[in-house]
Amino acid sequence: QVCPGRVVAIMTWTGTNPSLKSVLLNSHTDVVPVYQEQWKYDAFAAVKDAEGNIYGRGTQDMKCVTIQYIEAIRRLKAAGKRFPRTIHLTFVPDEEVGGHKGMESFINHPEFKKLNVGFALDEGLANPTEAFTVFYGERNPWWITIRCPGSPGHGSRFVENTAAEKLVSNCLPASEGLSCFTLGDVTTVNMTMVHGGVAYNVIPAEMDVSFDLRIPPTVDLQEFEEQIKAWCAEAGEGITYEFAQKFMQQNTTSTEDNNPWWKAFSSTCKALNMTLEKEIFPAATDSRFIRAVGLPAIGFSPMNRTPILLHDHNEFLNEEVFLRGITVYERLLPVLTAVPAQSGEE
Ligand SMILES: CSCC[C@H](NC=O)C(=O)O
Ligand SMILES: [Zn+2]
Ligand SMILES: [Zn+2]
Repeated sequence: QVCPGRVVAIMTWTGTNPSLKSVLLNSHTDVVPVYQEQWKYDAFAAVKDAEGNIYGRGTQDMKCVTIQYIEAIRRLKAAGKRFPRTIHLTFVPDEEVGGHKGMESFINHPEFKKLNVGFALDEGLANPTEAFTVFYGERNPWWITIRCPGSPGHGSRFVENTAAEKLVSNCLPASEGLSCFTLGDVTTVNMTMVHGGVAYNVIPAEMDVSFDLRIPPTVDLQEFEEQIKAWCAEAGEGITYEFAQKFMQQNTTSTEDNNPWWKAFSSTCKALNMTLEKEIFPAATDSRFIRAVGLPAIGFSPMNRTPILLHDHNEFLNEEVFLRGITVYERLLPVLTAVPAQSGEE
């Protein structure tokens, strides 16, 4: 229990050389809610249609991967295999709501240190093409509320310096699609909440606007916050802001061929004729907490030829893609657990 009522389950397959650093297969157990009326089938019944598409909340995010890890290990164990490095499976809560009572708490817990992790796999995203996407870093989530105070007054009057005019000038939209970038390469800003006002004819003394910002690891975060400050100052007097999420770590995982973990991962995929596309994860997963403590982590969900439907209505995964994913882990695990001892290991 890493927080009251928040449990992390751990399963371990001990290696033949347990003093070596382990391979961590992490998955989160929670899912996001559904709008059932928008679904073709019961979102929690795992209905398979005639094309073999299995519908259900979590089929892509990321129960598919959880089951693939377990099934791959079951097959390897049934075949009598043993590998040098230990494998730990962790099942963590609360990823969908930010991971603070899940992986973020677990990563600082003595039980995590005891796992002696050397390399981690966690979720990625589907790829609609033949290729598979792998994620070596993530954008930083910043959730910010900007408070705009203003002069109150009667709704029938010309009032200067109102909260609403500041709110509007803070929100002037500027967006441009640049096709040479992936989503993980650019900063996005979405206005997600607006609060304020008490009556039609009362000019409010304050209005608030909230934004979901996602910032790639290449952006200087200090500079970016200065920019936010400057925008607030420009928009009018007395504007303040407050963060509800402000992740500041920008570690990425090496995808150079001289990195033994990446080499093991990528060479196995190559042997399986899989094309990999390396990207920065556009949203936030538990991998960011793993990378923040300096450990390498790759975000990977073996779902090619699949539209990205996580958090969407009618989330599905085709059974062929799902089953092939098991064999991908069956091939990956023997190689990752046989990465030779690095300096600093026994
Ligand atoms: C800021 S923590 C939020 C984490 C959440 N993760 C999955 O969707 C996300 O919105 O990316
Ligand atoms: Zn997820
Ligand atoms: Zn999710």
